[in-house]
Amino acid sequence: MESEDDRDEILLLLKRALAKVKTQAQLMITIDNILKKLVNFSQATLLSCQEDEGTYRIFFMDRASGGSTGYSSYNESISRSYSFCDNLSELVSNADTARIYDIRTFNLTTAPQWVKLNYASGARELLIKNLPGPGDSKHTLILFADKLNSLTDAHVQYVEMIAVQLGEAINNIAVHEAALYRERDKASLLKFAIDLASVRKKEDLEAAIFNILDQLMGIKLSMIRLIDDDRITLVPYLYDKNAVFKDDELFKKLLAQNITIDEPTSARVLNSDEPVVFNIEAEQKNGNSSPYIMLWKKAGKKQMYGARLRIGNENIGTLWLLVNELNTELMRGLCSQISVAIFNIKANQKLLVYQKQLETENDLLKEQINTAYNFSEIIGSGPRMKKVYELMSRVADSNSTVLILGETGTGKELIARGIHNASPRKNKLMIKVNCAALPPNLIESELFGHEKGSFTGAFEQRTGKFELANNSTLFLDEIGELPLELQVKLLRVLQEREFERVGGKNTIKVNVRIIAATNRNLENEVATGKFRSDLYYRLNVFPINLPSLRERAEDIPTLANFFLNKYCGLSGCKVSSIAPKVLQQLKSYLWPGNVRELEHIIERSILMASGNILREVHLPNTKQNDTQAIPNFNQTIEEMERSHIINILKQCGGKISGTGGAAGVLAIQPTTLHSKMRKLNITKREYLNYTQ
Ligand SMILES: Nc1ncnc2c1ncn2[C@@H]1O[C@H](COP(=O)(O)OP(=O)(O)OP(=O)(O)O)[C@@H](O)[C@H]1O
Repeated sequence: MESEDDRDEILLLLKRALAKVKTQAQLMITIDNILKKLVNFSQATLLSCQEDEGTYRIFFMDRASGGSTGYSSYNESISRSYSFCDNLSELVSNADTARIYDIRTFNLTTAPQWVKLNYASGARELLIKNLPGPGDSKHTLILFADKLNSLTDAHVQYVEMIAVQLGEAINNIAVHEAALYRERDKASLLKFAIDLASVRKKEDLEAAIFNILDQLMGIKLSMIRLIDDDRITLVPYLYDKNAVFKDDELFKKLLAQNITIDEPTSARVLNSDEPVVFNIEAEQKNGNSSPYIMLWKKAGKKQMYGARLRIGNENIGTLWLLVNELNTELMRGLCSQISVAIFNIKANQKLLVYQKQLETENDLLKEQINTAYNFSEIIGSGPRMKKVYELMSRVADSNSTVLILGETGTGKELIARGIHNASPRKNKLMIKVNCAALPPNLIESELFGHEKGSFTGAFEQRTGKFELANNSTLFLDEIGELPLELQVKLLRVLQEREFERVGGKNTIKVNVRIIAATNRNLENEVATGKFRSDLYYRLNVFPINLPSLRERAEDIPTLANFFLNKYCGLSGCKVSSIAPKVLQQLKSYLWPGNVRELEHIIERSILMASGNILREVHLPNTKQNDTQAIPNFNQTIEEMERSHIINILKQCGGKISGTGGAAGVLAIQPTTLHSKMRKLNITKREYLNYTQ
């Protein structure tokens, strides 16, 4: 070493350089480049000691000086936390004044890994000095030399002379790093906010959490739970699918469980204005036996952060993060952004449901507009229809369930719409379900709706007709076709006015007026076990029997003229009246298809007509006295079976067996047919007469 002046100059240079240090790397370079000119060491190590915890970390180990940095275990040995072993704690506690030691002061077999590495790379002597500085953590400088007696009292003095500046440099590094972290957190939070602003779906939120929180900020989401509509249950919403404990049985169990807002650990978070830090060991010591504490312990974490998610003044859920250290301010920022994102996702989901509902209502409205003529007029002024009108006006104002009975085409839907339009619910759309038009497995979802994923093909949530008909009327057409298993569910809605969507847990309450219709004889259906008697009684509160057209033949001319005007108006034809002979013909026809059939026949006949009087109608080629084709509600099952067999026998020209025989058509054995004919007393005259 040169002259004293030189040394003073180096010391001054060193102090100035240390005053400018902002990073660990700069500190290492300064020590390596300048301190080495004063002290004869080969490698510098700086320990960061947490005395109260009895642990320390390696703040840095001078890579520039080579030595142990070449060893493969170097990285591992400097990144972990160590407990003080006997010798080192003694050395550190005596190092407020710089001291020199032989490296063998350490018991090298039990010494920490990094000391062993230094020994292996040639270190034989060390100088140790605790650096002054603020805060709980203390820093200790250790300079290693390759030969014994290389370090001298002069070196001890130099180290003493720069200890304060070294301590300040370390403090400056900490301040600088904290500022950098703050900047980084701010930038990440901003990026997170930008990403979250466009979040519309849960998957987007999941991606933003993964990309920013996890990748950029090193914060692992453990779980987000949301408070359910019942305001009590905390339902799992999002969790880290790659979490260390993802396969843990306890985690799977917890995931499957809905807990309530009173669960103590969650309640603490929900009731706290500030994010809550759970020190796992302390929690256990204090007797917190929550399964979550056990899970976090299993995950090897010392701390867990919980914070409530909130919109305005309302708690909406809890957020749980696994992170080594987290600034509360940052956590608050994350929580409010995640809360807003969840609010947006939910609002978006609601919008989609409303949109779907509007689309459905729009379709129904269009359908209603297309048949708008139905509402304006119900034709028929005979006594049978007058009775119907009287019943309609009696029941319209109430909320009573109405059961409309009548053959096909008698106008059951028209009457249902008439009741709805005369009721206080008329400003809302009447919703119709045709129970015969859908396969049994879809009717349930049609009536009650379903949750997304509740069955194969349920790609999105669907609102059922019961919900759509809330505060309106639900017209259940062809109720007699409803499968038995759904009859039970319908009964429950009729009794309790509440139901659940398919695959859903929430009970939905509705205010729906029911009008049901059927062309079946429900009493017979009940007797044969095809229709539940309890449902029948629920529906049969206010029955309206619609007369068949043949029972009100007096209305046929008015109806015929009504349809003539309607279709002539539509097609622009010139026919303006119907010949009396035709009206007579129409009156004596039996109309198995009732008004619908009459409507179709008039429509067809107008197209074929010439001149302005309708002189001919094309009625189906059946004999007018053939009553077999018309269902008769007063028939017993036996009578119906008898008429059916006679009809088939007529169609088969009386042939019983062989090709084209009645037994083949009825899919029974000829012997069975013979015995049935005997039992039902069917004579040849009845079916052979017809064909002659
Ligand atoms: N009294 C009536 N006045 C005018 N049109 C009628 C009348 N009754 C029925 N119609 C017409 O007949 C057609 C069939 O009526 P609707 O669909 O209401 O019968 P329905 O009894 O419900 O039939 P289904 O049992 O086959 O469902 C419709 O076009 C309807 O407008």
